[in-house]
Amino acid sequence: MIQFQQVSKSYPGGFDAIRNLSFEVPDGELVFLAGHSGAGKSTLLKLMAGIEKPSSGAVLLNGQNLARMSRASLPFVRRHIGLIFQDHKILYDRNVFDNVRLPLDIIGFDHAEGRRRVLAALDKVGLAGKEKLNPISLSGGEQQRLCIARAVVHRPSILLADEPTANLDSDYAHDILELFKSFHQVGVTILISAHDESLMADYGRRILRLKHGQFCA
Ligand SMILES: Nc1ncnc2c1ncn2[C@@H]1O[C@H](COP(=O)(O)OP(=O)(O)OP(=O)(O)O)[C@@H](O)[C@H]1O
Repeated sequence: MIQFQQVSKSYPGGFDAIRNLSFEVPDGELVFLAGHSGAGKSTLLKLMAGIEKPSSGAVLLNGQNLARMSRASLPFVRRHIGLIFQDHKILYDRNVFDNVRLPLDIIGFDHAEGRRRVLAALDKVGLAGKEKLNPISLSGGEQQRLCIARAVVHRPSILLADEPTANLDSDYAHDILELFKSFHQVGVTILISAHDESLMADYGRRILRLKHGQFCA
């Protein structure tokens, strides 16, 4: 369960990106986050992942207040979270396989089991057979799939995706959303942000709409 309790976030300079938000996302739910550019979608996802701290209020993961956690325990919490952010952070000096393997290396995963996981993740996102390629040779959509494989390779229970369909044509965007749906079907809690609400309409899921840092109808 993810809980926001009267959360506000001001960035230096006094700009309020998120204003007094309270909501809950139960385990296993798929939720969309809609809103104009600058509405606060990325900020909300960063607060959820513990990357940003609230200026006031509390963000709780399974009852634990992220802001109160020690620096040492935050990485353990993050292991339950898969992140797909707008700045891909793909490493172009490594091949596709090594990019996806990265989170497992950080955790210190067993080599053989790690290899199996990476190949399974690449297969899941439709990149089987491309593991030895340099990511630069992948299309934009394939690079997005690479990021998704990297986000799910450690089998997180929560997946946070910031505009994963940005810059993709609508057919490809639907393919990506279908991929998220398949993770949702195996019990992963998922939040997906997008400014194009028409993409979300077909999925019949809860849509949180942000406008200038607050929820709107
Ligand atoms: N690190 C930061 N420092 C200062 N201001 C920031 C920072 N990050 C975001 N902001 C500001 O907070 C507001 C919300 O930004 P945020 O990135 O959360 O919105 P968004 O809805 O994700 O927008 P977009 O769809 O364009 O990515 C914006 O006005 C932005 O300029």
